[in-house]
Parts: sequence; structure tokens; C-alpha cells
Amino acid sequence: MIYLCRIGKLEDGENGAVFSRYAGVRRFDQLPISDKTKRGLKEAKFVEMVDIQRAALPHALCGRDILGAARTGSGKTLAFVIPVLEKLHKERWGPEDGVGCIIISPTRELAAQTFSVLNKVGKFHKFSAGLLIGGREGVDVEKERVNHMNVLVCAPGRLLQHMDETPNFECSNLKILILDEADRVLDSAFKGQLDPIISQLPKRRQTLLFSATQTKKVKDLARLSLRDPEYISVHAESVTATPTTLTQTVIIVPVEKKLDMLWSFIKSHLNYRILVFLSTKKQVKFVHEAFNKLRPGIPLKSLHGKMSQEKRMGVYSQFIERQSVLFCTDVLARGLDFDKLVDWVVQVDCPEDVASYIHRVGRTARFNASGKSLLFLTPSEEKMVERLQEARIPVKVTKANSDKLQEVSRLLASLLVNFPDLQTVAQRAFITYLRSIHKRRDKEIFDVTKLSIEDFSASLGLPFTPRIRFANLKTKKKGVFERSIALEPENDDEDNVVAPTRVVKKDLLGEDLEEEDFPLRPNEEGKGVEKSNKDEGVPMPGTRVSKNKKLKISQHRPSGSRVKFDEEGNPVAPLAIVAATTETEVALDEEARKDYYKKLGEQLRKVDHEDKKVEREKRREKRMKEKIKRKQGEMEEEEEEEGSASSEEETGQKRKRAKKMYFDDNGDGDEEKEGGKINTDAISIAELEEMALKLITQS
Ligand SMILES: Nc1ncnc2c1ncn2[C@@H]1O[C@H](COP(=O)(O)OP(=O)(O)OP(=O)(O)O)[C@@H](O)[C@H]1O
Repeated sequence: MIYLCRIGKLEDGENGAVFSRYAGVRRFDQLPISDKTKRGLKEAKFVEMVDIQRAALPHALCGRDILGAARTGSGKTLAFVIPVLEKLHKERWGPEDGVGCIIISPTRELAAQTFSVLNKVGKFHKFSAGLLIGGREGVDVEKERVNHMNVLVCAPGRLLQHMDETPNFECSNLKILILDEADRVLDSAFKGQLDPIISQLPKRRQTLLFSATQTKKVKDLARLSLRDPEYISVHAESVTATPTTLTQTVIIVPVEKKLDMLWSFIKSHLNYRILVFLSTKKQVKFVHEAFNKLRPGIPLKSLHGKMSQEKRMGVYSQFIERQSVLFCTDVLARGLDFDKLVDWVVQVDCPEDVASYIHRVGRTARFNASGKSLLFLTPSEEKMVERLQEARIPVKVTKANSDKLQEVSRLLASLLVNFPDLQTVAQRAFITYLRSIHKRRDKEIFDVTKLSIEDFSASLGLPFTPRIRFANLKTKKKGVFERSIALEPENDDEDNVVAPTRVVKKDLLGEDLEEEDFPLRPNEEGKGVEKSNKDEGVPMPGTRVSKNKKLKISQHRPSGSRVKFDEEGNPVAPLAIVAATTETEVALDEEARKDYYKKLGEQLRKVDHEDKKVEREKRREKRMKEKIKRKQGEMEEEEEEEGSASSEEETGQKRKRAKKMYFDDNGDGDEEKEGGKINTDAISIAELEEMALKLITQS
């Protein structure tokens, strides 16, 4: 049974709604809490309570289960940290009592932030607290300590790992469980971790759930076996679901103009702290690396779930230290306070739903600070505006001022030519973004077939449009998409990674991208590929060619040299010389390719063989010369010793014979200097070797 309890009011059967006896207090030091906690709050400069704290603390301190809901940045953390400290204080908890409280956060950064608030406010208590989020120390180091911790602040995965692997780790004494960002922790992404955790916790405990977008799904609450929880929502009646100090703008941008818009925004906001949300890690990686190389004039950082723990913490603190742009995925969407310093939240990609929107923009305008947010919506996502307005989110829709737009896609195209690795990153960004759109549940808003794939890939600077396949995609659109079988989803981590689908060979541009290895390679089978209308050569990796346009490529430029561009500024691959173009598209000529490579191979082998033969003869000649020279030297010495005239003649004959071997190959009889060529036509190698042998053995 859930009691619906508005701010500060307790349902009371006799005389209707009355205010709880604490609803009147406004200061922390008026609360019935321990001096240790009051000292911690005072030292952390927390004096006056905010709404959610005034409403929730009286119930929480009485030991009731709570479902707390309040806007982002409105002080929910203290609303559960104080009850944790007071619960253990009342139970006279000591280090030997083991785990008395667990606080579960959906991300490591949020767990770390909560851990720091707990330490600040609880510094005068004697309890031990541990942060379980992995990273450099790793689970082994934690294993030694986790059993002596009274309070654990953790991400679900790491807690479950200890429950499964750490000897003697048990939570049978647990008194209070906190789920921060409860609706996220309870959603399907964490189900595989949360359910086993809950099953190992005692049912007799206090449970507090907090979020700006609180779940009220009974099945969620039933999983936690809540006992008559108090539902406290301090902003339910307020005019907006987002902070009143937040200015929210939506701009309609075609997908292929997003990066131009983002680049122009950054260039015109160089003295701000800007958080930029993109859908996938690969996009974060690409935009960060590409924009970094273009040097916008403000430091750029990136953060996503696949980075190491240390790197993530480092990037997070650097972002707080100075004005910069932080590209990130939804791993930073919830709970993080950034010390109330974020000026702008820019959502380049539309969030999955309204709740995600609220949490993302909630990174700014925290606790009375002002903030601004900008959401890019493609024309096909415009319905999201309705969804937001229905949820009491006051967004203002505007159009992009196109003459202010700084085109960055051309700069990206030349970047990708000069940094081939970046091209692979761009391809991954292209594929994972489209896949993330395709996997979205709300098909009224997210429809990948409504996006101009070629233009989008060009906007990333890609010379050709990668091939991609989507599961069960029904589309009439010829060519780029077709039905496919999705592969097993990748392990879902904090980035809302979207399950990959297999990339397949297509005949549209004859280019295929295997998910595993991104270097582009010509279509292996060539099935369904139009026959080339040229007889020679090997098809090239597909380049983007407009219809009916012949590829004008120098027939004499050796492949692998500098990159050429066609009229449209698209780089043309080295082997384009052998490309065949049909009326509508570049095709791959399989036979021609095979012939070309076959001929190439034969030529190489032949040249190789001749080279080896010449090499061998040179080596032999060198050896022979050395031996004969040595031999002649020895013979002359002997004859001089013997002083016999007759031998002189003989030596001369021998010398003549020996020299005969060194005529140059035109046979004109010139005296060869030492080191001339062996005239192998006159004497076979075998004879030569026999003569050399005789000379050597005559000594
Ligand atoms: N009573 C208070 N007095 C002064 N500052 C406060 C008070 N309560 C919270 N704050 C500050 O307000 C900011 C936001 O608090 P907190 O992070 O708890 O918000 P939240 O509701 O948990 O936000 P989110 O929904 O994003 O998780 C923090 O910087 C915190 O220190």
C-alpha cells in the first residue's frame, strides 16, 4: 500500500491532513538528529533544508520506506545520506557489525559523488564506508576490506561480484538500502544485477528510493518488498518538471547538419563549461578526436563507459577545473553535480525518452544556479517537442541560422584522408549512431529510414557510405537497408550500448564493412555486382559517385600515391583506375579484379625470379673472384720462390685463361679490370667452378 503524501503533510484519519511535526522546521540543526551529523552538516555549510529534505527526512528518520521524487539538482542526496548516518547511529553500529547500509548508484561517477557527500556529512561518525566501483585497485583489494565496511556505496555490477566471489561477504545484518536514480537502477538494463542482489538482502530493512523521475510501477516496488512506502513528490504540482532557472531551447537540424551546428555552437561559446551528449561511445570518440584536430579554441574532453575508471575520474575533475567542452554518453546523464558549474547542456542526439531528457538537462541549473540547454532534433524527431511539453517541460523551438553555420564536414573530409585511423572511427560512429536510432522503442520519433544516410556519412567526412544492416527493418527504400539477423547484443554497459546488427555486403556501392574489421575491402563474392563495362583491372573500394558521373582518374598515377579528389571533393581510392562505372553506380568487376591480381602476381613472380637469379650470379661471381685472386696470389709467391723461368710462361697462360673469364659480355676482348663481369655466355657456371676448383687444388 502506498500512502500518497504531499510535501510535509501526513494523512491522519481523525482530523484530515495535518502537517508532520517536522514540516515546520527549516534548518538541519532543528532536526532530531545526532550532534555528530549536525556538526558534519554545519562544517559542509549545509544550514537550511530544501523542499525534498524537509518533506522526506521526518519520514525517513522514523524508519519508513520512501519513494522520493524531486527535480534534478534539488538536494535528494542529503535526503538519504542523513537517514543512513542516523540509522546506524541509533543502532550503535560499529566496524565489527559489518554491512549496515548499502547505497546503489547506476554509475561509478555518481557513486563516487555520493561517497564524497557521505564522508563530508558523516566525518564525525565512527562508521567505516567503502566505495565499490572497480578501477585501478580492482576487486581483489576491495575483497580484503569489504567485510569490514559498515556503509557500501556501489554500482550494481561490482556489488554483485562481491556477493558472488568474496568469501564471507554477507549482508544479513543490513538495516537500510538506498537506490539512487531508482528508476534507472530498476530498469531492464540492470535487472540481471539488481534482482540477485535484492534476493540476498534481508527483507526486514528500511528502503529509500530517490529520483527526479521516480518509478511508481508497482512491479518495481514489489521487487523491493517495500513496506507501505511514503510517496513524496515535492514538485508534482509545480509548473515545470525541470528547474525553473533552466532555459531550454530546441533546434531542428537535419542529421547531416548536426556537426556543422555543433561546431558553430562551440566556436561561439568558447568561455563556457559545456556538456555535449551523443548517443554512442563511438560518436563521442570520433567527434572528440576530429574536433580536437581542428582546434576550436577551447579544451575538448570526452568520457564514456568503456574508458578506464581512472581516466573517467580524471576527465571528470579536469572538466570541473576549467571551462571546456566534455563530449559524453548517457553515463553522465544522471545525478552528477559537477559542482553546479555546467553552463550549457547540448544534446546533439535526441534522448531516448522524456526521463533521459530531464536528467541530461539536469546537469545544469542545479540548486538555484541558472543554466541553459540546447536539443538538436532532426525533422523526423520533431514529435519529441510534443512529448516534452506534455511532461511540463517548457522548451522553446527555434530554427538554425544557416548563414551563421560554419561548415565543418569539408574539414572532416580532408582530416579523414590525412588520418586513415580517424576514418575507421568515423565509420564506427556512423554505424553505431544509426543502429542506436533503429533500436529505439519509440518508432513515432526514431525512424532510421527517414534519415539521409549518404548525406549523414558525408557530414562525417567519409568518402563513401558504409554499409549497414538492421534487424527486421521494413523499408521500401531501395538499396541501403534490408532485413537481417541481429547479432547477440554487446554487453550492455552504462552507455546504453545498442545491440549490434551484422554488417553485410551490398551491391549499392560495392563496399562492405565487416563489424569486426573496419578497413574497407572490396566485396569478396561480388554477387549481384553489375559486370564492369571495362575489360581490365580490379574494382576499387566504392567511392561516393553521383549518378551518371564517370570517374575521371589519371590512368598513369601509380596506385598508393597521393590522394585525388573528384569534382565533388570526394577523395578517390588509389585503385579507382580499374573501377568500372555503370549508368547508375559504381560496380565491382569481379573477373577483372581477379585477372588484374593474377597478372600482377605473375609479373611480380617473374621479376622476383629474375632478381633472384641475378642476385645468385652476383654472389657466385664475387666468391669466384675472391678465390681466384687468392689462388693467383699464392701461385705467384711459389713461383717467385722457385725462380723457374718456365713457370712464368705457364703463369701468364693461366693468368690469360683466368682473365678470359672476365671479358665483358660484349666479347670485345678489352682487358677487364678487377671486378669485371663474368662472361657467362662463354663458359658455363659449372666449367667455371671446375676451373676455379683446379686452381685452388693446384697449391
Ligand atoms: N540544503 C542544502 N543547502 C545547500 N546546498 C544544498 C542543499 N542540499 C543540496 N545542496 C546542493 O545542491 C546540489 C544538488 O544536490 P544533489 O546532487 O543532492 O541534487 P539531486 O536532487 O540529487 O540531483 P539529481 O537529480 O541530479 O541527482 C549539490 O551541489 C548540493 O551540495
